[in-house]
Amino acid sequence: MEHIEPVISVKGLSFRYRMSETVILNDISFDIFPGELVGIVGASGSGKSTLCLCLKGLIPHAIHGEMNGDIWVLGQNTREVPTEKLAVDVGMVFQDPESQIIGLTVIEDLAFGPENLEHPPEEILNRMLPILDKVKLQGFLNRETYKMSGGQKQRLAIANALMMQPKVLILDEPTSELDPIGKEEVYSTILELKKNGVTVVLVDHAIEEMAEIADRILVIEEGKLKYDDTPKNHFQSPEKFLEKGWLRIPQIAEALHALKGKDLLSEKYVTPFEEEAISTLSAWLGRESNVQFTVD
Ligand SMILES: Nc1ncnc2c1ncn2[C@@H]1O[C@H](COP(=O)(O)OP(=O)(O)OP(=O)(O)O)[C@@H](O)[C@H]1O
Repeated sequence: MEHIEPVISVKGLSFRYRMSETVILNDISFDIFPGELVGIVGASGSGKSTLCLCLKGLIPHAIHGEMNGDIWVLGQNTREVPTEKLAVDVGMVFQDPESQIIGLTVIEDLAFGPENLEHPPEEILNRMLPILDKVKLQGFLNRETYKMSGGQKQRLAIANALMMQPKVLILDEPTSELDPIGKEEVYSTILELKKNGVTVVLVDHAIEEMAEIADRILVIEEGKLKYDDTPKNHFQSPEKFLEKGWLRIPQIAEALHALKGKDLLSEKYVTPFEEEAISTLSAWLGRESNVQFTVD
């Protein structure tokens, strides 16, 4: 079988911020493979953003503390490679898009990074237009950034990261401030990136949307990696999530779980996702005659 090298390899990662007694990340290990879209969920304060800062190499270079274990990104050990060098391959969108927007207009904002690397203006513009398309901000080139909505700013922050043509994109709660439509727009942008081969790490609380597009979801609890599985496997036995107040599972999986608990569905029809789940539910509602279900 062909051996595929991971794009990101985290081995025994632990971290404590300087001036703090608390260990925030505790012996975390996982691999992410080329083109994967990996979601990360966890309660507030469980260490998700800290993990992102480690993957981006800002920890330990710009943010100090005690880091144990190692992270390799595209074969480079983050301890050894300068942040600027890693930044060429690894883009990050931080939780608060405001903090990343530096240009007065969209064009200024998007040109900033490549101009610093002395790319010619025509090349910058050629790169910018398809990216604006991708994040659905066509026609926004001269828009003043302070006049943009929360969703537009979040998509601009993604566009900004894409200007550097990263192989890996880390998104830390990119839909935190958004209404359902804004959320959907950002998620369709993320899916598009995956289709273009970008490896994506996505931290979010929007588990329902995440489950639709992620290849795997990692669950962090108090700095430990508690679960690492496909959305389908996670929600096939959702008990472990239901007992946690902080995590809502997709409604469809929750509904099926409830029906299963009441013995209204036979085991073989309980497949938690999308079409299968919807067809099982519609069968239960009597809208499809060819599927049977168990009732006492
Ligand atoms: N610079 C810092 N110095 C000391 N402690 C910090 C620092 N930054 C974060 N922490 C602490 O580390 C813990 C984990 O924070 P982190 O932001 O990584 O969690 P999170 O899972 O991303 O939370 P949220 O979902 O609320 O964004 C928190 O207790 C936080 O207070």
